[in-house]
Amino acid sequence: MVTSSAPSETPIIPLSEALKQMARVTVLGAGAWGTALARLALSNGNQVQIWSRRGPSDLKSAVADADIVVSAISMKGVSALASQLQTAALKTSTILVTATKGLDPETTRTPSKIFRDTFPDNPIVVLSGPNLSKEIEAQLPAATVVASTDVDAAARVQQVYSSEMFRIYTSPDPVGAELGGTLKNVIAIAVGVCDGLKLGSNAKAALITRAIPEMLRVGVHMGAQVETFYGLSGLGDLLATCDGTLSRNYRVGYGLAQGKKLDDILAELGSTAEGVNTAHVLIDMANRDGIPVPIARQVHRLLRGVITPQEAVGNLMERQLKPEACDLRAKN
Ligand SMILES: NC(=O)c1ccc[n+]([C@@H]2O[C@H](COP(=O)([O-])OP(=O)(O)OC[C@H]3O[C@@H](n4cnc5c(N)ncnc54)[C@H](OP(=O)(O)O)[C@@H]3O)[C@@H](O)[C@H]2O)c1
Ligand SMILES: O=P(O)(O)OC[C@H](O)CO
Repeated sequence: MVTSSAPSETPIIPLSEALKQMARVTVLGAGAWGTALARLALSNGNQVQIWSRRGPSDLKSAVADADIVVSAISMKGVSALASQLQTAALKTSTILVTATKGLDPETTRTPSKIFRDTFPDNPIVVLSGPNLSKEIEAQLPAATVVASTDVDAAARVQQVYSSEMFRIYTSPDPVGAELGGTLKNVIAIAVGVCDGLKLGSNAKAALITRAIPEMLRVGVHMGAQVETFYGLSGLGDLLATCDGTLSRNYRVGYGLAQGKKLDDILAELGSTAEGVNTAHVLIDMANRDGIPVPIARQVHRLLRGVITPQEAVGNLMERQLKPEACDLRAKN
């Protein structure tokens, strides 16, 4: 059954009623996630088309009649895509959903900020959560978050995408939702290294747990709400992505621990591992604004080939001793 958002006083919408509210959805990007998001919308009875820069349809006609446009391309293309969409004269009623997990290398903006700056009058919604596309494509149950300052837009996307296999929660914190999904990619690289070096369950638990205050510090700095990081788009995605080989970011770290070269690992993956770019952008921001990000800093140095995986572990273990309490304004 497809239901509306959660409060107990909110009535459940019967499936027959929900079917009357189907949407015209255009998904931008025909990669792993774009394809999965197109299938999910299609299987709910929506009218769906998928646009890719390599495909036959032009962007303007692909988005012309859309109620909802879902951007699911790699971070490196988001800024240019936003400009292209601007010339495509998107209707102001069209809801723009971003499902990309990354930071813009030029401006450090999140995708939702890029779309917000380019389309000030359109509703912008972030879709983010523990959503490994291979499991979604295998129709295994999953949950996610649609976050927006526009409550109605989030509820509309929730209604369009919710199914027996894809449970969707709304949130009022788009920046927090997308930062959870973005920052965990860097941590997944670190956890891949940890497993690749066979450092054990204690080390992995310590790494994932210590990642949380690090993600919180960046999130608070960028205007996110703390509690969002303890939900599906934060802790949930961190756990899913650090769990093993379905994550491409984890596989980057695992490969580095085996002594493989970064370029070779990325070539072998053949698809996007956003944590690599995110680590660079994050460290630029952390250096500029004085944000302590010890785990990301070691990942960044490892990706640049400045240190070995073993040195990264040593550098984290031998840091100055301190209390555990998470101070969001900590200096180290
Ligand atoms: N896969 C997942 O499990 C998953 C789940 C949640 C979120 N995400 C996020 O979704 C985003 C896409 O991931 P993915 O797994 O779909 O990656 P992918 O399989 O590597 O596909 C990337 C897509 O982005 C497109 N693209 C890349 N650069 C572009 C540009 N400059 N202009 C237009 N399109 C461009 C690619 O087009 P071409 O094919 O033409 O290169 C392709 O359609 C990432 O931010 C990822 O973190 C992924
Ligand atoms: O394969 P990854 O590491 O890009 O992770 C995919 C999704 O972000 C998991 O939610």
